[in-house]
Amino acid sequence: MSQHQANISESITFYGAGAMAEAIVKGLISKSVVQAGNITMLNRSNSQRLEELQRLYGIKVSNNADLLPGILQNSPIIVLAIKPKDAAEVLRSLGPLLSADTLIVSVIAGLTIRTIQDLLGRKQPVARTMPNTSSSIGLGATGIAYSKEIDDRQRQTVTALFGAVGTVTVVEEEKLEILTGISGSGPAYIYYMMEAMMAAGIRGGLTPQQCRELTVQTVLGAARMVQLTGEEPSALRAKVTSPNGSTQAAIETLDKGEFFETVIAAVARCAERSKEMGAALKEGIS
Ligand SMILES: NC(=O)C1=CN([C@@H]2O[C@H](COP(=O)(O)OP(=O)(O)OC[C@H]3O[C@@H](n4cnc5c(N)ncnc54)[C@H](O)[C@@H]3O)[C@@H](O)[C@H]2O)C=CC1
Ligand SMILES: O=C(O)[C@@H]1CCC=N1
Repeated sequence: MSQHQANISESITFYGAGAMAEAIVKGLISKSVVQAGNITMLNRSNSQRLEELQRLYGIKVSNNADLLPGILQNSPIIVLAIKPKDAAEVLRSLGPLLSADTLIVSVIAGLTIRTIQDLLGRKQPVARTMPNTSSSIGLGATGIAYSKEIDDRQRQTVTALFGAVGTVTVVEEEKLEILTGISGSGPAYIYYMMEAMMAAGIRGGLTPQQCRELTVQTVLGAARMVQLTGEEPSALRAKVTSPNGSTQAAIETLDKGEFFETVIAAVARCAERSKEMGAALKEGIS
């Protein structure tokens, strides 16, 4: 795991201008890793969304189908940030526009390097990544697998790109699904837990503002405790849990709901669903 800070001078085109693309762009610009003028964001039709992104970040935008080929042909780095269902159409039209060394960076869940190259119709250098939305505040956790066509300079660029907005973990491609189950989708599980804690507090008579403040600080403090003390979460949990006390009673209630195994099952199902999405895209090729 590593955190890098470097400047990237090449221009980058984000194909897809949704939540994940914005999270990365926001992080890159706030850390001054890429100049706003070197970033172009594309979407299919939503001009209002593009205007908003341009206003917020000072980047270039386009949804003009006539200009698209020129933009893509001149972009040394293209980040694919569209939904899996739109990927096949986009990649088929993208293939003929690429140079041999255009770097393709995909954030699309489930879509394998092989399927990307098959859809492009060429053995392009590909970095398959799985970031998360916390990249927008520089606290992302990104998993990366590289195609064998990638050279060292391109690896460094991808590491710098995601290292600027959080940690980077390079894994074999087959591990990206389980990684998605932990860090790609993981923020949603934590938010869900926070929703439940806040709802409980409100039911118990605290104000929404108090619940929010207490819950945020508790989650932040717990994560920082694991990070800063280096202790195992189980050891830290033991320090909160007095014998026969209130925490023990709470944990026993969670265990009645099979909390631990349910989280493991959720992560496994997430990984499985990523594979299903990838398989559906692969089937669409023939
Ligand atoms: N949201 C998240 O937490 C994460 C998402 N991802 C991946 O990121 C990708 C994007 O997800 P979100 O940003 O959440 O989706 P989103 O729905 O917010 O954004 C998708 C974007 O793609 C654009 N688009 C769709 N078809 C297009 C086309 N033919 N030409 C140009 N633009 C097109 C849409 O206009 C939209 O701007 C997905 O593949 C997802 O698997 C990966 C990690 C985390
Ligand atoms: O839910 C999804 O499919 C994407 C992938 C990881 C986070 N969001």
